Amino acid sequence: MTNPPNNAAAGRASAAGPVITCQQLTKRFGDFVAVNGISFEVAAGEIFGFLGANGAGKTTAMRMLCGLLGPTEGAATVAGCDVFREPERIKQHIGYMSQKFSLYEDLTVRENIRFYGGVYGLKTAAIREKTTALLQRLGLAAERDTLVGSLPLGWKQKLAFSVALLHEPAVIFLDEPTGGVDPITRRQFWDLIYEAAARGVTIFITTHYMDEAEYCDRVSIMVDGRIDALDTPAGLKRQFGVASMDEVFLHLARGAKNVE
Ligand SMILES: Nc1ncnc2c1ncn2[C@@H]1O[C@H](COP(=O)(O)OP(=O)(O)OP(=O)(O)O)[C@@H](O)[C@H]1O
Repeated sequence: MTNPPNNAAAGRASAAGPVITCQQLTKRFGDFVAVNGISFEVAAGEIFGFLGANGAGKTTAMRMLCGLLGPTEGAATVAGCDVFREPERIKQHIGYMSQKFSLYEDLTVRENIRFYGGVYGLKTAAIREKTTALLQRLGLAAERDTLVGSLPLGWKQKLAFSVALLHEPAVIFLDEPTGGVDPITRRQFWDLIYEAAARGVTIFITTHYMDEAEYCDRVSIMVDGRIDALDTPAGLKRQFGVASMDEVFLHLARGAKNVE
């Protein structure tokens, strides 16, 4: 597997324009400010890491960008859709996968793909074609009639990721997608991420694994609702004068107040 050069996303940005834009996006719950005026842009095909300690505000920000939670203030667009005015339209252009991914354990691999193809409104012929291609790409053809519940976790994660891309969304939001698997299995999952990014899919990923942070084109780090740092992994390490993303993260998270 080859890691794309960090300037690859910048090149794609100028060609296609940003796929996610966010200006002073804010979410308050009563008096508590969970997301406090965050601003950034993400390019088409960029792999954007969204890091922060527990309680920093990542999930809240991601829910706003997915059109699931109304922002309090600021502005944001995802795939050209306004998060305030067009939250329903956003859902047609995004994929979403979380640690508690949505595959049905008591359906087979093939049935899950067919089910989600139907949910996304794909035609029967397209579902059939995509199922064959997907099973082949994942090396799961022999397991097509196996219940998802009996697959190893790493396979479930790869399948959930591929299913979330069935409708060819512009952006995929990944909320800690690789929890609970070893670094080698995580690395295999990242092969799929790179393939999707190379096809132009924008990847927005939260993770607590610093090896994954290193794989991103750029990484933002949230502290108490704010984005305190945003750069390439190499740029962040340079900025903080440290050798690893672990140290960058610890440096920033140490000062946090809202750690859960
Ligand atoms: N509906 C809500 N009402 C009140 N407070 C909330 C609500 N949702 C989230 N919060 C608070 O907002 C803050 C940010 O939470 P959020 O879940 O976005 O953090 P996070 O960075 O995603 O953390 P984790 O890594 O644990 O998922 C937390 O203090 C949380 O308790």
